[in-house]
Amino acid sequence: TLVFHYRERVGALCWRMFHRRKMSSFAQRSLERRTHSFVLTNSTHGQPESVLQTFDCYSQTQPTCSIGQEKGEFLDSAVSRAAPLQALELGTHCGYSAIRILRLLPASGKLYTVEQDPDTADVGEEMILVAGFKHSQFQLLISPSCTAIPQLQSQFGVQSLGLVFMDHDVAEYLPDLRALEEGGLLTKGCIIVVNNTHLPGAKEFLHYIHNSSHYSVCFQALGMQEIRYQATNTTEELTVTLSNQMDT
Ligand SMILES: C[S@@+](CC[C@H](N)C(=O)[O-])C[C@H]1O[C@@H](n2cnc3c(N)ncnc32)[C@H](O)[C@@H]1O
Repeated sequence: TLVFHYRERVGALCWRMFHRRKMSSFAQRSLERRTHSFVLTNSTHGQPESVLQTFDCYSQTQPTCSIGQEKGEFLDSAVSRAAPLQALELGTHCGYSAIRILRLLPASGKLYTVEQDPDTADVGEEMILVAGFKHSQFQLLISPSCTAIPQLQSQFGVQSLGLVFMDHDVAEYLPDLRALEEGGLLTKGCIIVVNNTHLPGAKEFLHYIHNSSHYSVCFQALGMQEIRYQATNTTEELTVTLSNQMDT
């Protein structure tokens, strides 16, 4: 009887845990679907500003994961300064920040945006298309960032990034930055915008940035930081230094 009771209790516990996890992922999914249908119904399609305003209007009364208008303006100024031909976003979600970035890219610019959840990625992609952007202007990669970063080079031929926006899992910020460095994807002057740097999980990332001569923090506000990559000792710089030394 004791074994039977034990089994029953363990079984019930497992079922409760499974059910709770299923319900929370269902709630999250329906949150994205609700955002999707509100924006789809209330925005003027093909107009990025209208789509962004509709997102902002929705987030005044409903919970969303988008960075929103205030942080969005912080991101805007970084994108305008960087004017990147190739930009990377980690954490697409419903496409809000991707739309913000896309509307400020140079005419031949391209955004690579990464989302690990396939359902969320579907919503994000549709929102970006609704805002009027074409697949020639953006590439959505549906995979975890650690898989997507190596694919940028191997599958999409990306050589260098002018802008990186990190708004995914803070625990992945540092490993992903190291992967971008190791892949040689950060160009000198590349701007890295990072959200949620006030969270405890971002501590190691910030420690790395502050202790590396390759990075300088240009601006910080609202739990965001704009960081500039200033690689030193590249072959190009060494050549310039050596030729200067030979001249003197
Ligand atoms: C805060 S939301 C991004 C919001 C979006 N940048 C915006 O402002 O519209 C974070 C998103 O990152 C995704 N995510 C979390 N960790 C990830 C990872 N390691 N790789 C790819 N996507 C990830 C989540 O599924 C979620 O959709």
